[in-house]
Amino acid sequence: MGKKAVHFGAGNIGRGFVACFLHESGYEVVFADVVDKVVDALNATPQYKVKEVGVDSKDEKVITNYRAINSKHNEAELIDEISTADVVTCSVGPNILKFIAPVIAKGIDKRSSDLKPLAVIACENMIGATSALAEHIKTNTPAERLDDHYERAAYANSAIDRIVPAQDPNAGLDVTLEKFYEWVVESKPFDTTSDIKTSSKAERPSIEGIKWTDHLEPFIERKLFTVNTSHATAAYYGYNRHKKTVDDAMRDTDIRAQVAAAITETAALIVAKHGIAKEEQDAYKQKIVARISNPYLADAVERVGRAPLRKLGRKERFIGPAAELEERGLSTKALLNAAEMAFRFQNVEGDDESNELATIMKDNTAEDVVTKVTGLSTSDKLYPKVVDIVKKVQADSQE
Ligand SMILES: NC(=O)c1ccc[n+]([C@@H]2O[C@H](COP(=O)([O-])OP(=O)(O)OC[C@H]3O[C@@H](n4cnc5c(N)ncnc54)[C@H](O)[C@@H]3O)[C@@H](O)[C@H]2O)c1
Ligand SMILES: O=P(O)(O)OC[C@@H](O)[C@@H](O)[C@H](O)[C@H](O)CO
Repeated sequence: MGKKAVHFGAGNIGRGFVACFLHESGYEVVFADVVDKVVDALNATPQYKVKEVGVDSKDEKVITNYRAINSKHNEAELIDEISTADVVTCSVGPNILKFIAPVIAKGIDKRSSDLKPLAVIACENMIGATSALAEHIKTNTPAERLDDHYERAAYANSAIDRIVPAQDPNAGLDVTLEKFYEWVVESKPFDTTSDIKTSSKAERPSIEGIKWTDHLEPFIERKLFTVNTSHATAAYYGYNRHKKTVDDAMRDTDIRAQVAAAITETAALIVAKHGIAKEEQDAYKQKIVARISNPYLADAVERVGRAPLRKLGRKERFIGPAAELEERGLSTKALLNAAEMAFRFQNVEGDDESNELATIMKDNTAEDVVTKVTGLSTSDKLYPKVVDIVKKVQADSQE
């Protein structure tokens, strides 16, 4: 039998990156999504294109050998697919992991003991996304089936990096994205000699393009605190200064300088914490600045700034590095300025969290806003500085 992967979330990164790599590695891909329009289009269209637009070159790939299931309406069918799949991946957004967990739990529980454990890899911008998904899956698994659950599933965290902008509504299933990519996955969950409880049948899924590591933290923190910090800084400044796209924002010399300052601060943490050489981090920073300035992507500031409550979270791209830098006595000024821009991303059309942020800002004291939104507590050195920012934004909204 051929190899099969079930991928949750047939959106930008799902169709454009994860499914593309699975397809090129010989997997049949079964998409699971909740939007009928996408599910129906995938089932009615035997192929779609992935169009790479680099700063200096273009390329095109054709994706075939897939099907799609609406996970809201066809749970039984999806459970069967998961019970016989080799891999489950997802790119649904961090807040959706809890909703996809029950069906995955049932699919895993139904697997035959002859099969290798299902490889589960969440592809989200979140530290420990697969571990979070695994917790939700285990909560949805009968208690008496937990002891040997590791015989049926192996969970590997990952860091996934490729800019896939919002797509032209007339593009159908085709996806335009940048040429650069990086997909780093933990190897220990598939290594029978590692310190993780692993089935003797466990094997790394053979997916071309994955970089395997036994120590993911430096990769995910470097990615989130450089790519996503710079991207979000450009987007939030851009939004507040009426720029349409991130590349447009990056052509503004002041915004460009703010982005450079923010990732100079995070670089200090990455170098100190992960022992990455300063020269290597400098080269990485330069590459990221070029990537987010790519004019062919036309990445809307609203997409990159989406979900400000998530992005202002404790482990996220601004507060995460700033809290650690502050504890180390290092500069956090540019990160806090960028966070201020994020607090100003309110009532943006189509973005529920931006409406919720506006309400929270209106109905609470600055201290309560900081606790609710960022998860910082009064014992964090960064806390009073974020309170000052929130007070400033609140005062401006009352004028
Ligand atoms: N776009 C990028 O550049 C990029 C790059 C790296 C990582 N990511 C991460 O990938 C994830 C998805 O981002 P995206 O840009 O592809 O978003 P997207 O909105 O294009 O895709 C998300 C998809 O998930 C589907 N979905 C929502 N709820 C679902 C559910 N309960 N079950 C199944 N499907 C469901 C949506 O219908 C949509 O098709 C996010 O965590 C994001 O941070 C995105
Ligand atoms: O996906 P988010 O909302 O966490 O962040 C928006 C963008 O910064 C993000 O999607 C990037 O394009 C991506 O992380 C690049 O690898």
